[in-house]
Amino acid sequence: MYHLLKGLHEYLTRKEEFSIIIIGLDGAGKTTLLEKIKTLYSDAPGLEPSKIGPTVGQNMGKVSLPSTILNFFDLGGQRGIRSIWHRYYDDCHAVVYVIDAQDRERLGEGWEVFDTVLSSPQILDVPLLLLANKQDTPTSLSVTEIRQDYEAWDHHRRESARRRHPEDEAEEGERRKSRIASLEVLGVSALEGQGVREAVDWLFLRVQNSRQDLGDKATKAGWMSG
Ligand SMILES: Nc1nc2c(ncn2[C@@H]2O[C@H](COP(=O)(O)OP(=O)(O)OP(=O)(O)O)[C@@H](O)[C@H]2O)c(=O)[nH]1
Ligand SMILES: [Mg+2]
Repeated sequence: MYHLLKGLHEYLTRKEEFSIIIIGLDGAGKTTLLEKIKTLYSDAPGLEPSKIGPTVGQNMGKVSLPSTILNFFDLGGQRGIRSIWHRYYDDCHAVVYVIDAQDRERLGEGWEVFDTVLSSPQILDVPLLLLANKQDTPTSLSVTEIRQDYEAWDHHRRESARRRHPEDEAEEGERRKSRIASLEVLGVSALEGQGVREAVDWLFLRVQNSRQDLGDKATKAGWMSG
């Protein structure tokens, strides 16, 4: 009887778990963000920024909310390490792409990498959040400027692609356009914590909603086939 009740209690109080990957160029501030999330959401504070070095592989952080557990995977952003990102795509429920809003010289490189993420078929339907990090610095681009910079970069990219392959233009244009139109961009300072709770709130809501969408789809599919 005890085991039955214990099992029932565990079943009723179990939390749903979601995996969220944090990617972006090296130096964008991904690990600083993960450690800040740990500090804000758990009893054990995250690492001090001065103790954080470049990530070789992955770091993990668990955020336990009242009904949900969010498992964050911060992946190394150096060129040679980016090739492991796709191994996490199949099992993730949301993607956070961090851009260094202060480093104008590397914005183009950041958008090129972002473009491959945005176009990856495995995560085409997964919520995607773009974080314009380092908002605490006086020279960082604002959220509006970051969005404009990305749109200008993307426009330029489409123009050159159209010149090279005019036949592909229509179909690819529509898919990309809707992904970009629904893209959420938030400003944060991983170092000081500004905007970090808003980002976690957004992720929490979106993973819940997309799980519901999938549930609705499954119910509909079952109903239709039944
Ligand atoms: N001013 C400021 N500096 C930041 C912020 N976030 C990160 N940094 C600094 O940016 C540098 C790189 O931060 P990391 O968190 O190691 O960057 P990363 O994206 O994890 O880099 P890789 O592990 O190499 O992929 C460090 O010197 C951080 O202190 C921020 O919000 N504001
Ligand atoms: Mg790192």
